[in-house]
This record gives sequence, structure tokens and C-alpha cells, in this order.
Amino acid sequence: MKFFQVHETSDVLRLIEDTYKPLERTEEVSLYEAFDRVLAEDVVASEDVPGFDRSTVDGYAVRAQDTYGASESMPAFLDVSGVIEMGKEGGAIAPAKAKYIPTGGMMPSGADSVVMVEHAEEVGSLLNVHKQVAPGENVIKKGEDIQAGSRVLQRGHRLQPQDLGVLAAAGVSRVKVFAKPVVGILSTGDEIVPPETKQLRPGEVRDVNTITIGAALQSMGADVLYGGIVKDDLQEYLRRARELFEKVDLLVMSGGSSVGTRDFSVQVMEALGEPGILVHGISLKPGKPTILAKAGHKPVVGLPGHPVSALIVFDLVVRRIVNRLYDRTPHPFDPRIRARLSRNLPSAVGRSDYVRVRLEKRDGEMWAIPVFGKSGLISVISESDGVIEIPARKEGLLQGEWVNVNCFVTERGIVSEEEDLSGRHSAQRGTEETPDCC
Ligand SMILES: Nc1nc2c(c(=O)[nH]1)N[C@H]1C(S)=C(S)[C@@H](COP(=O)(O)OP(=O)(O)OC[C@H]3O[C@@H](n4cnc5c(N)ncnc54)[C@H](O)[C@@H]3O)O[C@H]1N2
Ligand code: MOO
Repeated sequence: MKFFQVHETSDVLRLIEDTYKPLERTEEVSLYEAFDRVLAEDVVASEDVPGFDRSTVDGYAVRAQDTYGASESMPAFLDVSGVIEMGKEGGAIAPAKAKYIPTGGMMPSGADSVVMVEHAEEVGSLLNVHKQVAPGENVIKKGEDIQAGSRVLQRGHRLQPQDLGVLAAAGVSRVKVFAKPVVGILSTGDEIVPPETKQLRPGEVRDVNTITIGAALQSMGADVLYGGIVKDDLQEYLRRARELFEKVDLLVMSGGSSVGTRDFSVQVMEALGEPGILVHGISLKPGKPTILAKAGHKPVVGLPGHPVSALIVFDLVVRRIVNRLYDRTPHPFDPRIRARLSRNLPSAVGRSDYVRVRLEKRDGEMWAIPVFGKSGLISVISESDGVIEIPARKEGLLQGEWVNVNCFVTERGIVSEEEDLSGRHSAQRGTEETPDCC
């Protein structure tokens, strides 16, 4: 009789960290290609930003002490000794003098502050200053933004638009980043046909996992190699898996991970190389028939065929492996959304349960509403905003309890206070959770 020797989820996550090593393959790219790439080394600023003292307003560059006591009724009188042009030297001013300066203009030496145009009036060559300024007022000092020699970004950081702005300002035009992990996906099953198939024959289903897992990998910045669909034929499966395996850093296979007579994934993964299978079966629901292997130094993952299970296991396992290969430091903050659970959720102790939820705002509070349905139903995940975990040690969660929701789509933009999240979903399906199969 075939059976799974299930592993605790926490053990599997530890195994991922211990077993799979960062690729450490690097390349140099320009800032135009660097968005979302992971830095392979610290970036140190070679110069000050800004490189000179700048005005933050349109006004007059002055010595603050020449304006002391100035008010509407008792202006200070200074001589206007010129105009500073953008992108040009600021020159110098003598005591009791002022120079017109635009926002961002270079401060003249001798001046330490800027009187805004609203608080000054030119009368001939005389400037009437109606408001005193303090030293440093309306000025950004040289190096105030970034100091030469300081570390501006750290190895492992995933470069976002604002980071690229910092690099551009500091004159760093090329950066050393980790090469993107190349990930191969192979779908298996006699019944699986390409999504483009117009007319399904009885028993056939379109390949969902190649599309969902491919997109999820792309969202992580991986390079995806689509291996297509392979039939339940051991020799053919092995040949196609080997072919793809040679070209990738991580091979993901969907389907055939269970213990049926045509579930060949274990044999194929074993045949790809030593040490072979590390895990077959994880104590979680859905997603129990997950396989983890290592062939040479490369990770190989067998995802359960059910589309919802495949995506949930992707988030839990594959995402971690890709981050590990990419040498990406974890978020310094918890990116999950806190919400209150709308109903009791029972669960079996000793197994981590992952329940799809949609988010809904009620009286100013975020609520997580479980979306039930079997793990073969892809629409279930599309109707959900994320997943909550019922940890293995718990018998369930209680209505009203605060939970962390791991959102599926983190980059759909900021949801405004007014936006009614529930409006995006169709009616909640009636089907209750899958039988206790996994
Ligand atoms: N005797 C047992 N049978 C099963 C168990 C078990 O513990 N004992 N576990 C069940 C669970 S849980 C899952 S999940 C599935 C996983 O099985 P496989 O990974 O071997 O997947 P398949 O049998 O190939 O497919 C399952 C299901 O998903 C559909 N599928 C597969 N690939 C795709 C794809 N790329 N796109 C869309 N749909 C796909 C496939 O047609 C099947 O309906 O095993 C249970 N059985
Ligand atoms: O992975 Mo299975 O979906 O646990 O039903």
C-alpha cells in the first residue's frame, strides 16, 4: 500500500533554508533595467547629494543676521546684487546684500538662508524684507540628502522606483544585481491540454497551473521557462523533465504528485539526480501531496495538481525557494493585513490549514470572510483576497478573532478607506470545504 510520510510545515520551511543555497550569480545592469532586481552588493555613495547648498524656494539668498527684527511694519533693507540662474554657479554675496534665487538654485557663498518672494519686495535696487529668516531656513545643505561615503542601499534589497531615484541622484548608473533565477514549469496529466484548446474532448481540462504558477513566478522577478504539458508516460516525462532541468535553476512540476498509479513525479524527481526526494507529503491542507527534491545543487518541486492547492503551495514553498535562490532578505515588516474572522473555523490539530478568505470592510473594521470550495475549483481563489493559516497546534479559530491575511496580490495598489472591497467579488459560493482528504 502506498502512503505519505507527511512532514510538519515548520520542518519543511527550515529544510528549505538549510538545503537550498543562494545562486550568487551576478550581473551588472543599468538603472533602466534595474527595477525589481536584487542588489548583490551594498551601494556606497561616492559623492554628496545635493552636491551644493540649494534653495528650496523662490526668493532671495541672504545672510540671516541681516534680516533680524524685520517685520511687515519695519522691513529690513538690503541691496539686490544680482540674479542666480538655475544650473549655474551661485557666486557670492557681501553683507547686507541679497541675490534673487530660484527653487533649486545654488546658494551663493556668504548667504545662509533664503527669504521667500512673498516676504520681500524689490523697490528699484533695494529689497524690502518683511519677515526675518533663521540661518539655514529654506536651504538644503550639501550632503544633507546623502553623504559621500555612506551606504545608501544594502545587498539583498529589491530595487524599487524610489531606490533607483536615490541611485540616479548619487550618480550610480550601473548596479551589480543577482541574476534572475530561471525557473522551469512542466505540467503533467493525460487529461491536461493547452489553454488555447478550443473544443475540449470528454475528460480533458485546460492547463491552469502553467499559467498561474508562471505568473506568480514572474511577479517574483524570475525568468520562466515553460516546458508545456507532458502525458502520463514515465519515459516521456523523464525525457522532458531532464531536458528542462538542464536549463533551469529550479524545476517546478505540477500534477502527478499523489500516490495514484499514474503519479510519476516522485520517480522522475528521483531520477534527476542525487540526493533525490527530501519530502513527499506535508502536513497541510490543501497541499498535502507536495514533493521537494534536490538534484545536484538544484531544487525540484512537485506541486499538487489541484489548481488551488498548487497556488497555495507555491506561496508557502516555491516562493521561499525562489527568495532563497535570489538571496533576498525578508521584509523588515509584516506585509500581511490584519482582519477579524467572520466565523468559527474548526481544524485538526497537527495539520496546518490554509483557508481562502475575502476581505470586507464593516463599520470601519476589516473582516476576513472564508471562501469555501474544493481545491479543484480555481474560481475559489479568484474570489479570494488571500489566505489565513490555522497553525498545526490549534484546534481552529474563533469568530471575531484577529487573523493575519496573506494577500494573493500585493501590488494591486492602495485600497482607499472608501473603497468597498466586497464590490469586487461575485456572490459567495455555497459549497463547503473539501472532505478531509488531505
Ligand atoms: N488516495 C489518495 N488520493 C489522493 C490524495 C491522497 O492523499 N490519497 N490526495 C489528493 C489531493 S489532496 C490532491 S491535491 C491530489 C493531487 O494529486 P496530483 O498532484 O497527483 O495531481 P493529479 O492527480 O495530476 O491532479 C489532481 C487534479 O488536478 C487537476 N490538474 C492537474 N494538473 C492540472 C493543471 N495543470 N491545470 C488544471 N488542473 C490540473 C487534475 O485534472 C486532477 O483533477 O490528489 C488527491 N488524491
Ligand atoms: O492538495 Mo489537496 O488539494 O490537499 O486537496
